[in-house]
Amino acid sequence: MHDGSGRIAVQNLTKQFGAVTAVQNLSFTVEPGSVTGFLGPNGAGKTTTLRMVLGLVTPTAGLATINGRPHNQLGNPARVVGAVLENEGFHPKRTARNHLRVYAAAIGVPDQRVEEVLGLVGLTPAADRKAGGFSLGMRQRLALATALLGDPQVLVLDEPANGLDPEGIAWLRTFLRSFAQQGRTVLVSSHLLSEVEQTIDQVVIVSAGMTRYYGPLEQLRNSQRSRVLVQPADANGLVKALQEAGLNEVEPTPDGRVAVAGASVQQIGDLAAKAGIAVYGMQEDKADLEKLFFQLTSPQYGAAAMPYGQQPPPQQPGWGTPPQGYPPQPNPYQSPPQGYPQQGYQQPQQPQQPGQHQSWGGQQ
Ligand SMILES: Nc1ncnc2c1ncn2[C@@H]1O[C@H](COP(=O)(O)OP(=O)(O)OP(=O)(O)O)[C@@H](O)[C@H]1O
Repeated sequence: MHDGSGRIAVQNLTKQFGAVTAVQNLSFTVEPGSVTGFLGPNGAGKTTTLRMVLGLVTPTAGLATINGRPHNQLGNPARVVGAVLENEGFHPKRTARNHLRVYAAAIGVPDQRVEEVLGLVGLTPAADRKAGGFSLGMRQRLALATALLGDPQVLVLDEPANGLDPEGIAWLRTFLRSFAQQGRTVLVSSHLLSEVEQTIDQVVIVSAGMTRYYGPLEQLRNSQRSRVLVQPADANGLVKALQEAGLNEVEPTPDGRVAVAGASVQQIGDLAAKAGIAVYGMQEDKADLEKLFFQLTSPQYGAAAMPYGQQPPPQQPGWGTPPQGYPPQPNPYQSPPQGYPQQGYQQPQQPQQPGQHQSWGGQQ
C-alpha cells in the first residue's frame, strides 16, 4: 500500500537512451500543498523525468516514487495521480463528454464525475463537440479533465500552458493554486519561467539532465541583488565618498554614472549630500529572475560569471550537483551582458531526431 502522503520523490534518477544521457542523477522532492515548477530548456530531460515518475519510462538507475511507491505499485494509480503529457491523443470523432465517459469507465468512476470535471475545466458548453475540432487550448483542458477523473491527490503536468491564451493561462494558474491549497500536490513542467512564475512556490531547475537549483522560488528571487545607478556631478568624488562610508560595491559605469550595490537610494542620497556632490538622478536596477534562469541553464554557466548585481543562491539545501567551477565569484564590476541571453537554450547532447516524440501519448 502507498503511504497516502501525496509526496513525489525522485532519487538519483538517471536515464540513458543509447549514447544520450537524458537525465543524470536527478534528485528532488515535491511536497503536497504546493505547486512545484519543473523548469529547464528544451531537451533538458523534463519529459523523460516525468515519464519515469509516471512509470512510462524505466529508469537506467535511481527511483521515482509517488506516495512512497513506484507508479506500478500504486494499486489504482488514476485515484492517486493524474497526468497531462505532451501530445495527448483524443479520438477526433468522439465528443469531449464521450471521451471522458470512456476513461471514467476504464478507471471505475461514475458518469456523474464526467459532468463534474467538465465543469471544473470550463468545458461544459463544448461537451458535445467532437474533440477533433478542438483548439489546442481546449485539448489541454480536455486532457486536464481526463487527469482529474479519478479525483487524484497528485497532478503531474507537462507544459500545460502550451497552446493556452493569456486568459487560459490565468485560469490554469488559479486552478492549480486552488488544487494545491486543498493539500494536494502539483508538479508542472515548463521551459519558460515567466509562464509559471506566478503559479509555483517551489522550483526544480534542470539543464542537460542535471539539477541546477532546487528550492523555494522566493529563495531564488531573494538571492539576487539589485543595484542603484546614480548620476552625480562628480563620479570620482562620489565613489570616494561612498567607499569612505564603507560601501565597497561601487563602480563608475562607462556612461558616467556610478553603480552601487548594497545600499538604498536614500543612503546614497544622504552620503552624496554630506559630501557636497550634486545628484541629478538615481535609478534602481532590479536583477531579473529570468536572466538568472537563463544563466543557470546555459551550458557555459560553469565558466561564466553571474550578471552584475546577482549573487548565486545559497548552495544548500537548494543546489543539486553543480556544474564544475560553480559557484562563480560574483563580479560587482562586470557590466550586464549585452544582448543577454545569448545562449538561452542548450544544445542537446545529441541532435534530436525528427518525430522522436511521436510515440509519446497520454498516461491513461
Ligand atoms: N525515446 C528517446 N530516445 C532517444 N533519446 C531521447 C528519447 N527521449 C528523449 N530523448 C533525448 O533525451 C533528452 C531529454 O529529452 P526530454 O524530452 O526529456 O527533454 P525536455 O526537457 O522535456 O525537452 P522539451 O522541453 O523539448 O520537451 C533529449 O536530448 C532528447 O533528445
